[in-house]
Amino acid sequence: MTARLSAPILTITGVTAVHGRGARARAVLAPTSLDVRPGESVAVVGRSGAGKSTLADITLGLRTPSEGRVLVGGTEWCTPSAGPPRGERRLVQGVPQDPSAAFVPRWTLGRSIDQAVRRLTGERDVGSRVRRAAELARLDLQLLDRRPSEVSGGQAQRAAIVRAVAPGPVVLVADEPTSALDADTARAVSAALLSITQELGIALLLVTHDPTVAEHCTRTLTITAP
Ligand SMILES: Nc1ncnc2c1ncn2[C@@H]1O[C@H](COP(=O)(O)OP(=O)(O)OP(=O)(O)O)[C@@H](O)[C@H]1O
Repeated sequence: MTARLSAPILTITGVTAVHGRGARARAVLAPTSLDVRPGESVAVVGRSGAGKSTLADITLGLRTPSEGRVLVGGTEWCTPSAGPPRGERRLVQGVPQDPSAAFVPRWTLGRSIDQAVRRLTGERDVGSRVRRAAELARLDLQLLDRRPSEVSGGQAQRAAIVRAVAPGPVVLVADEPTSALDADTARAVSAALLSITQELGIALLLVTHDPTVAEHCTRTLTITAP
């Protein structure tokens, strides 16, 4: 079955966002709708301040929309009155712009990843999840014994991908994950995200300013400021 024929794994319907209240309220995300099917990657593009990160945060369940709703796997994920269902956060995972945001500076990468994956899955032994995710992200397992300051930017970003993939999400949200990397490393890291998305049959929202990265996604969603 092709991706086009299967049911959407992520559905965003009429989502908007407003910052501030009362007289200071300001629309920061125009009504946005999107269906993403298993294996599909959507490049989210648009001018600075258009609302791309706001959409990423809503999809991650970090903030609720002002209107509309988000479904994950056909089940309500967030609405103006409710965030993600308890115990389901592993279903949508993020890859941040700055990978150091994903790790405790004085811990090894492996310790941060294990702890996050245990918390999200409720499992005690997460070794096989982490090894499989490292294989998918093409991260040498030995690097997991290092601290974030002891690896390159590209290696840290691959470790952040391991952290995001190991819990078993059905949606990945990557907000400018390659903007701090040189061109070759950026290409390799975005290629890893795209191949993982296809191989696992999950959905990817990839916020990017890089037209080359956007070109390699299944499609593009252009966000325009409200
Ligand atoms: N905490 C906040 N309080 C008030 N306004 C905010 C806040 N965070 C973001 N905004 C505003 O919301 C709008 C959308 O911001 P957002 O970060 O989603 O844009 P973006 O498209 O991701 O921009 P960029 O490409 O520069 O990262 C902007 O006008 C921004 O100034």
